[in-house]
Amino acid sequence: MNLATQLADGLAALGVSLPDETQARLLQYLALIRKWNRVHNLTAMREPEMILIRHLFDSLAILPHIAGSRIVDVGSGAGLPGIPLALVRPEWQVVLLESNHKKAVFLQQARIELKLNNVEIVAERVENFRSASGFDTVISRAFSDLADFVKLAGHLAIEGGGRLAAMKGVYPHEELAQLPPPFVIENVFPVVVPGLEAKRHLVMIKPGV
Ligand SMILES: C[S@@+](CC[C@H](N)C(=O)[O-])C[C@H]1O[C@@H](n2cnc3c(N)ncnc32)[C@H](O)[C@@H]1O
Repeated sequence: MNLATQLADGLAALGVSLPDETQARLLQYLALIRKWNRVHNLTAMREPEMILIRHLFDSLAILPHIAGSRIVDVGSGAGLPGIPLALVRPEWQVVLLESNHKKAVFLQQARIELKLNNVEIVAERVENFRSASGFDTVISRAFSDLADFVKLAGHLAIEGGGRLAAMKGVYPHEELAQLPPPFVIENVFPVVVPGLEAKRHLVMIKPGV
């Protein structure tokens, strides 16, 4: 099965309906990751099918739980989950926050090549970043444990009256128990990623202030 068919099947399994043009841009993003990976070491994944499932589908599987329209992806790396989300939700404004210079350069290039007019790249550490309006959703994947996530990025949700959303693997019992006040767990959603057996969860955190 070719990659375009695998993408279409995965999107159907996720219940996400996208124009052909957007599907083509998702594949273009995948190709960009593979091209830049040779020099920038963006991901350990090399096989296109693995990037499709473990990065693109993994990012899009959380869509039903994410409230727009102002999103910040903390420690975005190669743009995950921020770029897939921005591609399929062009009406959202997505900030990709990444402190590593090389990765931020990749993100700028991806923004230009994919014509992501709804994306802004901020090459800064999250703890130093302030935004005038704050965010509806402050999201992270493979960034830190929950306690550090709220310590470093919690202000961005407080400022915007929003939520933090942490993408996790197995149900994170210990991390949940260590969440410091004033933050409270609002929900832990199990997430099913097409083609992936491994467990995934999305932890929604509310600033209790
Ligand atoms: C393990 S990577 C995960 C990247 C991406 N979210 C993913 O799921 O593939 C964590 C990223 O967070 C970035 N990072 C670490 N500390 C940061 C900070 N304080 N502020 C912003 N980015 C940070 C790193 O440079 C790295 O790219």
